Amino acid sequence: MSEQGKSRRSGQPEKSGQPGRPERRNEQRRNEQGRTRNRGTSGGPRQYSASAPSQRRRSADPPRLAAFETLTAVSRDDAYANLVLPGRIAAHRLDKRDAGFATELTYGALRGQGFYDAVLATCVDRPLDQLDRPVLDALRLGAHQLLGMRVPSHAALDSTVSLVRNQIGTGPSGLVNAVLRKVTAQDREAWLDQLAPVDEQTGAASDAALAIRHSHPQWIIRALRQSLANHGRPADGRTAELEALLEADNAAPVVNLVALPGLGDLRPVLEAGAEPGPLAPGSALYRDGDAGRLPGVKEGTIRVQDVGSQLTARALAVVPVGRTATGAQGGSGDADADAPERWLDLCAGPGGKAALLAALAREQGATLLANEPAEHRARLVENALAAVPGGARGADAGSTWSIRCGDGRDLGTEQPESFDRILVDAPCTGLGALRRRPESRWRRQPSDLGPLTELQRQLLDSAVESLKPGGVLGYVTCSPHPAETVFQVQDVLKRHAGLELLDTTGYLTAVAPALKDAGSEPTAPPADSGANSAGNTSQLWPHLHATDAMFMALFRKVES
Ligand SMILES: C[S@@+](CC[C@H](N)C(=O)[O-])C[C@H]1O[C@@H](n2cnc3c(N)ncnc32)[C@H](O)[C@@H]1O
Repeated sequence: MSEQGKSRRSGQPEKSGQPGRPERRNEQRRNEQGRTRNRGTSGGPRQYSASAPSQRRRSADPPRLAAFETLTAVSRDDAYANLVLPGRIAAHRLDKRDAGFATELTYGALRGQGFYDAVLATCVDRPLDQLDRPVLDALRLGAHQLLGMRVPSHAALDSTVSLVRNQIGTGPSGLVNAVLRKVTAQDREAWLDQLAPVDEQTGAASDAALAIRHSHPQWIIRALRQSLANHGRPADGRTAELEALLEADNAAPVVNLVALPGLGDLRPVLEAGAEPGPLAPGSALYRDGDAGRLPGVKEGTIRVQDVGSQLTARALAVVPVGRTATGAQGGSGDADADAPERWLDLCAGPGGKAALLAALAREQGATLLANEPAEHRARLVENALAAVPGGARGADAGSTWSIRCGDGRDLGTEQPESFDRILVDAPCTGLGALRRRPESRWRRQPSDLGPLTELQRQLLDSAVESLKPGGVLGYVTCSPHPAETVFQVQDVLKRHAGLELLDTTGYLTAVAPALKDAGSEPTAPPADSGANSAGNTSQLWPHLHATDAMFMALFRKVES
């Protein structure tokens, strides 16, 4: 945020830059508004008194109101912050700077909830779950401004109390004022030392302390630690690496863009301030605000998509299929050798990978069926694919793309041995995309794993049935959880003897040579580990690759 933005938001006087009278006129006006109490005669920085901050501003400040409305939608309606916030920013007509402030406030308060709740719990005279939800939401916003942003304390207090007074009522504003004053008693580091101490000798922290320090539920910390360990990350650096991963989950991700191959043009996007993406071909990084305004984004030929996702779709498209690849009989190597390849995206909604696959299929003379069971998500897939010519939702199988709205578990029996390439981008816990979905770490529960892994298993079985001999299957999750990744791979190989695990990292590096650079390789269980049959899988990480923690395993069906 600019200095100017800070001073406007904090109520600090803006420097007029004018000598003499105009400065005094401004001061006079501020005095009339009662805003310059306790200002020293020296002309130094203005100090607010500790009393009655709610008197100072009666209306809620629009960026903070947008953040508050988003947090209440998340806690009251189980909404997703990334879907609600843009609408609130538009409704309050926030300019770029205020939109940035609202975004940091919303996402930071949600991500940091574990730490902020631990602080608030020591400052409130009752369990936090006995507070009205909107009051707790406002306290979290106040705590984030005080402990996680460089908003001056008086401005954070004043504006949060005004917001509560304006949106909830005068009574709660008193409570919020009292609690946030207690929060200001210490800075962030002092709170962390009090609530989440580390061993002074070793620097090690318990899981409980890590959970507060890095604001993650403990079960997720344990799962991430196990995943790093399974991937043979150096034992002595494991805690440091775990902390680097937890920190990466808390950093705002840079917007990743992809130009649909053969359709999108990155040049105007680069001219508008984006940088070429270092990992994926045809990709860019955009750090400068609303990517929706960039050329090509509205038309859908330039799309916002995590680089890890881009790479999985591209890797699936380059694996050789058919008899030439395996010597297998049937499939695209036989009678229909000249027929266009048929590709299937079994779990396509909302359509990110499907759009890239459809563009690649169009270039390679193949066709894509995008499947999604939820009608509203099937409509999102249709919107995502609209930029790729030659397809339609109800088009026949010979069109570049078509959409099926149905359960992917039925396709194996409905269309056996029908597809040359299948992507199973399975429903998962999403533990690899915590930086993008700030509320999800608090919503997910360990009990979600059972039903999700069973669904993943059934979808994989269906995909294997639908795959032609010689065909290629890509299994992808945006989770590094062992139960959703390497254990699924081991299980599917046990259930389907005709399936062969391919060198996934080899295909990923074929489309992204920078992954070969030292320190940039995707991770995998080492050959001598208990998970060795998953040794040819690939895991990307936010702290190593600046991508979501995407997992990929590529298989070929060598026989039915
Ligand atoms: C991880 S998301 C896929 C993301 C998508 N591939 C993309 O890149 O935008 C998983 C999708 O699987 C869908 N799904 C859930 N149950 C399914 C089922 N039984 N068959 C097929 N898809 C299913 C969900 O609705 C969700 O849209």
